[in-house]
Amino acid sequence: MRQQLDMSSNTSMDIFEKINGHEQVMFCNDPSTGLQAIIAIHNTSLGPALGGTRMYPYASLDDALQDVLRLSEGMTNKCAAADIDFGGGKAVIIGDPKKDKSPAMFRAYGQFVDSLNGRFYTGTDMGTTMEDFVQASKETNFINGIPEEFGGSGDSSIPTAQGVIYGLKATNHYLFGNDALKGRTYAIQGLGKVGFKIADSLLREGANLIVTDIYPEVIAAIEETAAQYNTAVTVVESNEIYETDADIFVPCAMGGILNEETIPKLKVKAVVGSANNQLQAEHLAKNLHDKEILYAPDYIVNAGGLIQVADELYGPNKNRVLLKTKSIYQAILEIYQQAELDVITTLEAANRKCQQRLEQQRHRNNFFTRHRSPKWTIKE
Ligand SMILES: NC(=O)C1=CN([C@@H]2O[C@H](COP(=O)(O)OP(=O)(O)OC[C@H]3O[C@@H](n4cnc5c(N)ncnc54)[C@H](O)[C@@H]3O)[C@@H](O)[C@H]2O)C=CC1
Ligand SMILES: O=C(O)CCC(=O)C(=O)O
Repeated sequence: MRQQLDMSSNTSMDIFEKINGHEQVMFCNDPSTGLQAIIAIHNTSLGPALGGTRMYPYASLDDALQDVLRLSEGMTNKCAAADIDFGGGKAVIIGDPKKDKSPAMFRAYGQFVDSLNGRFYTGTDMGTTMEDFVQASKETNFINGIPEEFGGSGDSSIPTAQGVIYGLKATNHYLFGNDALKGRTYAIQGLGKVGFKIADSLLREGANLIVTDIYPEVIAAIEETAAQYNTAVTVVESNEIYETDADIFVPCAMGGILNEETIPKLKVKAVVGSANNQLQAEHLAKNLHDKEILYAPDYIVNAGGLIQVADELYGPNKNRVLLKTKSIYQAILEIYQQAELDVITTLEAANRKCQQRLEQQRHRNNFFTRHRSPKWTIKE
């Protein structure tokens, strides 16, 4: 008879409580390169797990674990809502992307990804770049979003930013009766791979921008870009971005930025951004709703990158990616309309949409075992 696991120690109890709802969590440790990473596979009902890898200087292991668990769960919803046959997964590398990275670290990481044998596909996220994954792809095929010259589909932050622009147009349509980006004011938090591209598109369209980032060099770069369009941006400190007099808040950095402290400060009419897990907790969608702030569910509006990397695994096709990314406009509008009709939050409307798809296929995906037979034939 199987021995019962001793759960008397708090640590083991905690860990299984924490990862409850996830299929698998893998801790990766490579002291020779300093790699400490966590890969979380939330749900593979729809297909192998797919999701980027974030590098961030987490204050504690708990913070890193919490982030990766929420991010991977978000990917399950994102795939389900976008009708993509992949599951939810994500990874985090603990460290400062400006100081702690090395090619060797990403090669070591690639080996860990490879050991999952296709259960998890990954590429860039916050703090990681295509170059990092060129290194990782020397060790594994389960990498996406590397440059086209190496056979990848290229920078996934391009379709992510395009998708957010479609989301912004849909939001303007719903709120103001037309799509025009011009003349409205957008407060952008984070000018990285996605945020900078959104800012550039908005400036090109004649929008007004209030921006913040923690790195002075990206602030200088956006000021230079604005000057090229004969305009200027307003720069504010990190914590001032919540109280600006903008029409729409566009979070493009960390998650959890919509919380009990920040929501009361918001003066905007809508929140539409690329950041994953913008709400610190799901119930906060109601706080936004009560303040009549329209919230574009993050996993709907930021699905452009996922659309591109998932497409790559079927053989990349830029037109197909563009068409599907465009459909974010309609998806967002329908969610706003459904929420209004049913008097629920926009997050509830989005969650219902993915639950319906997941419930149709509530079993573990057999993608990995389909073509294999056991090595040993054991007679009963
Ligand atoms: N790269 C992609 O295609 C996708 C990204 N996302 C999400 O979008 C967000 C941004 O991703 P990337 O642009 O790839 O990351 P990135 O690392 O390229 O850029 C993030 C930027 O945010 C800034 N930042 C960090 N903390 C900040 C703070 N407190 N205040 C102001 N700025 C701050 C950083 O300095 C950096 O410039 C993340 O939440 C990511 O998970 C979602 C879908 C796809
Ligand atoms: O954008 C990517 O490269 C993959 C998808 C992803 O990780 C995300 O949507 O957060």
